Amino acid sequence: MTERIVVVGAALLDGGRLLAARRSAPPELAGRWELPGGKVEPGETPEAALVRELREELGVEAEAVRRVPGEWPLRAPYVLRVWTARLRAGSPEPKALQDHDELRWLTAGTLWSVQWLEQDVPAVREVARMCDTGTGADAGAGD
Ligand SMILES: Nc1nc2c([nH]c(=O)n2[C@H]2C[C@H](O)[C@@H](COP(=O)(O)OP(=O)(O)OP(=O)(O)O)O2)c(=O)[nH]1
Repeated sequence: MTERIVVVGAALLDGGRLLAARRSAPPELAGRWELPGGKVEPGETPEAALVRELREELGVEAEAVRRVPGEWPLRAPYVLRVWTARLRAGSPEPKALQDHDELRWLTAGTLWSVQWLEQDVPAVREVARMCDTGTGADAGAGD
């Protein structure tokens, strides 16, 4: 039986822009862009993992907003699941503290200007689709 380990990716949205992060390691992934995040630890919810990973990697206080439908295979046994997320009031701005060497806020017009990891492309496409239909993270105002 193969056990799947979930990697949570954060589609961090702010003012209609999506944060992309360029990996600095390992060598086979370095230079390619991804959604920040990481492995969900045993006993941890994906939403809690997202908050923890964004704190470690970017130094921000964030919250998961909504699951992006779908699940994308990574190198076994990992699978990628994505949540939209937003910065909490008063959070510091994201900084590339760990695992990344550059961050970029992308708009609808620049979404495909970075070289996403191939396995992230369908996930990013789904995020874009959700945002287009107004069901992305920015739709959560007032809760
Ligand atoms: N965070 C993240 N990882 C991704 C994405 N796409 C993708 O293939 N991966 C891969 C890269 C890694 O092999 C794995 C996640 O590892 P990671 O290094 O980000 O996670 P982590 O912080 O928990 O890792 P670790 O150092 O504790 O082992 O999933 C993505 O969009 N976001």
